[in-house]
Amino acid sequence: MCVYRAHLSTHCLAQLMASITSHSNVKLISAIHESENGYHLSSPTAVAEVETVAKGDAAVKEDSIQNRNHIKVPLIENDEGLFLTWEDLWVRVASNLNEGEKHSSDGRSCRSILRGVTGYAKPGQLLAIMGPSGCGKSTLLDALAGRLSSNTRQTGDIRINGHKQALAYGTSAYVTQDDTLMTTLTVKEAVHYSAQLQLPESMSKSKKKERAQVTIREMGLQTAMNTRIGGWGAKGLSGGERRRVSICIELLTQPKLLFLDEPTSGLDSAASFYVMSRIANLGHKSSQRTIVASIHQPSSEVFQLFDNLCLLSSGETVYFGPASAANEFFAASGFPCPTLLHPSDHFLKTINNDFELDIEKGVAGKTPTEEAIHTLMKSYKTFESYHQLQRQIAELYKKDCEALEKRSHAGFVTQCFVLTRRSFVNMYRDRGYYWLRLFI
Ligand SMILES: Nc1ncnc2c1ncn2[C@@H]1O[C@H](COP(=O)(O)OP(=O)(O)OP(=O)(O)O)[C@@H](O)[C@H]1O
Repeated sequence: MCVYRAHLSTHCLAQLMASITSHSNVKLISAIHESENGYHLSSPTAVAEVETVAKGDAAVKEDSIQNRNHIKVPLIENDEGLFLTWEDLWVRVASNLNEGEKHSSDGRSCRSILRGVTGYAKPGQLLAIMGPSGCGKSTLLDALAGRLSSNTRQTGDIRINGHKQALAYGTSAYVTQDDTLMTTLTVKEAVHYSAQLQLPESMSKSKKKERAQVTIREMGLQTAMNTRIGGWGAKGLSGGERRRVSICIELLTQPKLLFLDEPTSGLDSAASFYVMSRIANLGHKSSQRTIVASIHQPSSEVFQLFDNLCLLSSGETVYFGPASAANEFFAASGFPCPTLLHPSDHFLKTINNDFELDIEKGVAGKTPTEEAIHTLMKSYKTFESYHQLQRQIAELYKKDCEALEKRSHAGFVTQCFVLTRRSFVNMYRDRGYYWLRLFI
């Protein structure tokens, strides 16, 4: 199976679609273009991806990149996926009085973690949320996933497919920063037990097993299937493999929307790239998943996997738009990336005000970070990506889709049975736990 990605004009796109209908073994998996009036115009900027399952289909792509004419194709091509938008999102937390705090309407002091952020995530795309530590990346993910803690207050508009609706069970998954896996189980067992718990009662055992195996393969874990996860005192999987098992378990329900909080934390650059490319693949494949991931410091290879980038500083948006245009934005705002410095490092260095004094000392005579952030935010309002964002949100609000269908999971009796069995396996294998208890 191959995936081709090409920049096409709209006419070429139409030709490509026509060619595809005559090839049963070729499938268009995405065709994306953002233009002024919501339609593809005659510019070579549409991006099409086709997936082929046999050889000799490159001709389809080659044939279709010839002419550049004019045709109308709706901006929102994929009705299957999940479009997530958020507008003027604020998250406040009650706290003791400190610098920058305000009193809320009920008289208690509060601190703003997110300050009016706006953005969107589309099917088949990977949105990366970046920013210095403590800027609100995890809070944004939590707010979007509806998992904010009880001491926070959220205002703003979050919409799914243009509607204000809660994320139904099975439509989204959240991979947390820490892996919470049973160290005594093998990869296969961990995924299989989770499949039995998460998938509906109506699904047959063999189908659940098949789903588990497909998901294991999807995350590239087939060679480690029979390896114990391992942990303290017993070496098992590598850090990257453990991350992939956590993601694999969350993918069992085939969610349309996937949130990942720091999927590469604690991994070296090679492992980070491997994990991120697997994640990016999940979106770009025919499944057309919407993926939102917060990430600390991506390598240049990882950065290239991002479709869109949301850059936060102290809870405010510094930049939201195509990851490929961020460098141009910084240069246009007066902060060009120095040669030999990776753009993502440059972005984070420019907007990190945690070490304001050091930065002022180190880069004497240059703009202080606070001022740089202010300049970037002001400049962003005049940048094309900002207008594109507004247009996208307006377009997505008009989207008329049915409410999300809630999926079911295993019934109470099945859950009890699976959990008891899993516990026995765990206790039996955990020598300290089992034998020590027996002795006591
Ligand atoms: N429930 C909460 N109660 C109090 N403060 C909170 C709460 N949630 C987040 N914060 C504060 O909000 C700020 C942003 O936190 P958040 O975890 O979103 O940052 P982050 O960008 O994900 O950081 P990191 O990259 O280090 O994980 C932090 O200063 C944190 O202490």
